[in-house]
Amino acid sequence: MKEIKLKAKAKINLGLDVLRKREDGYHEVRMIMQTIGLYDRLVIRPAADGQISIRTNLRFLPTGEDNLVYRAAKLLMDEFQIKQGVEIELGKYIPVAAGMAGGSSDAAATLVGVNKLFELGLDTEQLMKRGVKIGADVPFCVMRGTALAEGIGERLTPLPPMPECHILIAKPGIHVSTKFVYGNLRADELKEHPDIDGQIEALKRGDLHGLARLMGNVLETVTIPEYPVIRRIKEVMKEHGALNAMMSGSGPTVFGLFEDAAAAQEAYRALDGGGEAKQVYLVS
Ligand SMILES: C[C@](O)(CO)[C@H](O)COP(=O)(O)OP(=O)(O)OC[C@H]1O[C@@H](n2ccc(N)nc2=O)[C@H](O)[C@@H]1O
Ligand SMILES: Nc1ncnc2c1ncn2[C@@H]1O[C@H](COP(=O)(O)OP(=O)(O)OP(=O)(O)O)[C@@H](O)[C@H]1O
Repeated sequence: MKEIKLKAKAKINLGLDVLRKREDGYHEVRMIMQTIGLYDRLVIRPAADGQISIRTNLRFLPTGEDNLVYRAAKLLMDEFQIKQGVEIELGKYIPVAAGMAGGSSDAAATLVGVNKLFELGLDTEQLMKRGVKIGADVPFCVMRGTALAEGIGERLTPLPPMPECHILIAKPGIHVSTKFVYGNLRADELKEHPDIDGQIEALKRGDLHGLARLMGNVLETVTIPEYPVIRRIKEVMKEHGALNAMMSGSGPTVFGLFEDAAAAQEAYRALDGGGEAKQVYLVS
């Protein structure tokens, strides 16, 4: 039987600025997005029963309409009136509700996989257009790589790849709702804005230090006061030689950039099992 296997990769935001709140409640952003080597695995097969069924290794995840994978499959199957069903195995390894676009990336992989399985003939851009109906991060998760994201995050411009480095990821044992964070942001009272244009210039020069120095995320103003553990994890990473460390997306995951592999390993050991961070990964 035909089956499609996919990797759904996580993202970090190297820079995240919010310009204003729109009338519909969404926020206009300017962000530098980066795909990282941490991923979920999906296997998609046709099913005879006409249903969309999802199985996953994480027991607490919904497997019906509340799973973004379900919504992505349904979107294409409704549009193309596919009478056959699909069976999707979701191997979840990206931390959930972490600011790493785990659900969005699963949805993006599902769009790609269903398009392939049923030979719908949609190109990347057409998949990205459909993706934004599921979530603001989904178009980037279809595109992947390094990109400037504008609009609500769906207007994407590819950027030169980030210079090779070691990325330490640490998520404290708390879940943060993206809606809560944006809902409590005072976009018009922000005192500092990250230099996104400076980061773009650093990427063009292949300048890892310059890129790291300009890292900034305005959503930290909401999430860190609520969860001070985020600041402590950032400090541990910097004490262990991170060029810089910051919260990704709406949090609570913190990432640190390291040039030196040994320093990254040491920071990993300091955080893993240290009590503050519950899930720690070292990727590139
Ligand atoms: C924080 C980031 O992950 C950074 O990449 C994204 O901006 C959020 O992307 P996402 O999780 O795919 O967002 P969605 O699922 O579309 O929206 C979740 C909630 O976040 C808020 N939201 C999201 C994106 C945006 N540009 N402005 C917003 O205000 C909205 O209240 C929305 O109800
Ligand atoms: N496939 C999925 N994987 C993870 N969570 C999912 C999925 N589908 C639906 N959800 C629900 O969405 C919520 C947020 O999940 P997700 O892990 O995508 O957040 P996130 O990493 O903060 O995303 P973002 O960075 O895009 O804001 C969870 O509480 C979960 O119940």
